Amino acid sequence: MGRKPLIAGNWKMNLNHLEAIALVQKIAFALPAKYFDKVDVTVIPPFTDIRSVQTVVDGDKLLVTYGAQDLSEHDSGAYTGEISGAFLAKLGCTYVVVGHSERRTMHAETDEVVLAKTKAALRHGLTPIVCIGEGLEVRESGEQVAYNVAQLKGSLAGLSAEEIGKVVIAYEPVWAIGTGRVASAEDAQEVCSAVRGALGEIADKATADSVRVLYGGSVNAKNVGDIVGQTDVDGALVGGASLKSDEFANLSAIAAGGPLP
Ligand SMILES: O=C[C@H](O)COP(=O)(O)O
Repeated sequence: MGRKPLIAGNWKMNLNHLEAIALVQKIAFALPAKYFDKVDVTVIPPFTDIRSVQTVVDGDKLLVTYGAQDLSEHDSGAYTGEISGAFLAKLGCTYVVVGHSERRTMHAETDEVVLAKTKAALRHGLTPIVCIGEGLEVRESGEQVAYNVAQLKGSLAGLSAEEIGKVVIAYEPVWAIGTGRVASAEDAQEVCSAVRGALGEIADKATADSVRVLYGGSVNAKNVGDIVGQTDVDGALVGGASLKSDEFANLSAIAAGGPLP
């Protein structure tokens, strides 16, 4: 199938622009160029860091890409505090996270909002990383597959197969985020495989086979190997461990096939 793994470091609301420059430089220094043939590595800093990250990446010709944690569903106008996908594209962003569970819960983002933001990202040539994931109650009821498939379908409703081919999906069980309680590799595979099956229904099999489906939730250098070793898991959306340069570089290397020496 030839899906290249993607390791995305979501910094959340951490690091000012000076700290961001230092972290990107350390990651790039720790991860030799040869690994980038086998893994895509991206950092997702706060909006206020993006211009600084761009300057370092461009100036030092780094192979790390970067993106944003959110965008507006609108392109411009009277939307105080919002950030347009057009601005992110102009800053050289490759990815934008859409519908992270922290935004779904703390900012009441519904599947409709996530869909509108996904469309906005695609309009501006950004790759949306569309997040889905069940809470603990759903997991304990055993309904996680149905829940995630429904959230996926709601968040991508009406998109063409061509558009679906341009997204990345991140399965992030809410109970595993920032808790140190990682899903088992089998749990990750179960939902990621169901996601791929659903993509096949709403687009087509070739598209579904090409879309990268990531796992997120307490990923670190110790557990990433098992997780990305699963057939339908094509990388990870990493929170806490992405703030540590050596750990993030090492887990990226492991996703590329083996740890750093
Ligand atoms: O976007 C990243 C996820 O929310 C995972 O965060 P975490 O690795 O700190 O659990």
